Amino acid sequence: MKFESGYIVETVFDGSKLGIEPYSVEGIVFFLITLGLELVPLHKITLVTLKGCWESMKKIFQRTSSSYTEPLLESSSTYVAIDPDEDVDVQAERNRVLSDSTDNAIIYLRNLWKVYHGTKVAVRSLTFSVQEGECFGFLGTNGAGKTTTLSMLSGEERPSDGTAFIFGKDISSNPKAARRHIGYCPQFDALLEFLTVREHLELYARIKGVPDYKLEDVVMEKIVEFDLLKHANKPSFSLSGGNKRKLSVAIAMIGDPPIVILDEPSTGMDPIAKRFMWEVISRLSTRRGKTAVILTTHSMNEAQALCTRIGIMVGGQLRCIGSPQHLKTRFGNHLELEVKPTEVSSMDLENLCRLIQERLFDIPSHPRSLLSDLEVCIGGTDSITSENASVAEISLTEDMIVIIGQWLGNEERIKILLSSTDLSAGVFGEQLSEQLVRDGGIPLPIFSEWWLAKEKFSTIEAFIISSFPGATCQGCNGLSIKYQLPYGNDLSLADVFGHLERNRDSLGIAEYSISQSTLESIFNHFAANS
Ligand SMILES: Nc1ncnc2c1ncn2[C@@H]1O[C@H](COP(=O)(O)OP(=O)(O)OP(=O)(O)O)[C@@H](O)[C@H]1O
Repeated sequence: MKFESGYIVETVFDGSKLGIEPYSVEGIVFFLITLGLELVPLHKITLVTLKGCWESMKKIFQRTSSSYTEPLLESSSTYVAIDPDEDVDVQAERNRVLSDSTDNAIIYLRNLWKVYHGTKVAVRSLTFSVQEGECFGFLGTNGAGKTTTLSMLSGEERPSDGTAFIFGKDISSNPKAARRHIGYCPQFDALLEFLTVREHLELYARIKGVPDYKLEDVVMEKIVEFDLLKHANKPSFSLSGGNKRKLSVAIAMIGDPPIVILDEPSTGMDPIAKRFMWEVISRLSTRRGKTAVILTTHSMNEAQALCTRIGIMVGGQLRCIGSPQHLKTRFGNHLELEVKPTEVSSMDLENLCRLIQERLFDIPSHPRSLLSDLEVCIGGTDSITSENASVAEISLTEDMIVIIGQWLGNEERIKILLSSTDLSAGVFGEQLSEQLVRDGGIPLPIFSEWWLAKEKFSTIEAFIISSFPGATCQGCNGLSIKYQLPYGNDLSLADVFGHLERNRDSLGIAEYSISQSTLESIFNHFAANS
């Protein structure tokens, strides 16, 4: 390289003597500097960051020079024995996988661990297998370790201990061979913003080795399959969140890999797009019957609709495993009962409004504050009598509502309405208390309708609690109320149906449904006990 400043200075480096073109050396040096600046902005370069870079480079060199099969434990004391209280199904799956008696399985995870920074255990001795044609629902609470596990399977992360096999190829010792069989849709769309939908699919089809003569057909097939024809030539930054997700799943499926890993594929999709995506996934696993799908989702409906087997992770550990029906039968120790009472009749409503109105106008017996409230509500009490005040015009303040509660013999119900923290207040109750705070009053007919509806719910509740000991209220939406009933030897489904049918008319029940525990309540059970 020559350097001139008035004089011609000697050549500092003459690479041509070594057979290296000077410009190529310059190119490499500037490329490395650019890369470094891209990764670490100038203002962040300090002695500490330079030391960090050096340490990382040393680690990379050490890793590449050592065999992949070497144990990767930073400290073997981190990897303690598995949980002695492990669930029996999880244990049976572990024994089956470790004893190599897993027929047709194309993915095996064996004692897979991931520990970040030597202390943060993200995945703990995970062992399970997935078969051909199976859609495995990999569920779990936030931070349970699902994404970390999938990242290890797809080769993005290295296991800290244990390993997984994909078509017999070890992901630790032979990551490339293992990865060849996988289509992976990550949790966050990894799209290039200025490439179009079509260009993305072409790019990934080429990366996956689709031959040139098939390229166009393969790309078009995915565009049509995912209903992306209208958006085929749009750059990815201009796509909606749902369409970006569709493109990410389409990329994972391009080239028809035998294993498809989908990390929350339907996040951000509207219900129609979601159904559409379910169809595609279901066709892939159950109908084509050859592809193994691992699916993570926070939607229990999605898991119920698509998965043939489900594993629930909590705190890096698998807490249960089995078909949705098996999990419901094993962990669903209750029935879900939803009851909808008949509507409040207009005659009952009219009668109650009139009763309250008459008592309100029985002025001499009211305390002073209530009188002034009434004046505010209906514009002065002197000229208005109970006969000429319109029911709809009367707006009840908080104090009036408290007194009406006393008249009607249920102060507790009013307390719940005013605090609106109780589940049994329901959505309607919450709306009323919001209206009270916002407008300073509730119209008499609305209050009366709420009161009568609550009467109906109370009658039903008293009946349920006395008929099914241990029943618990799960919430009320104003139209219906849900209960969990303990389910066991002394209470069968037939008993519950029989009892409700016999008392249905006298209780004023319009509709009711009884079902086994939902997947959601089972998931909540594991999440709550984490
Ligand atoms: N690079 C990292 N460094 C340190 N800790 C990490 C790293 N990545 C993940 N973790 C931690 O590992 C645990 C598992 O995270 P992971 O993302 O796998 O959970 P998840 O089950 O996929 O959660 P979510 O449902 O929220 O996506 C979390 O406690 C997380 O904070």
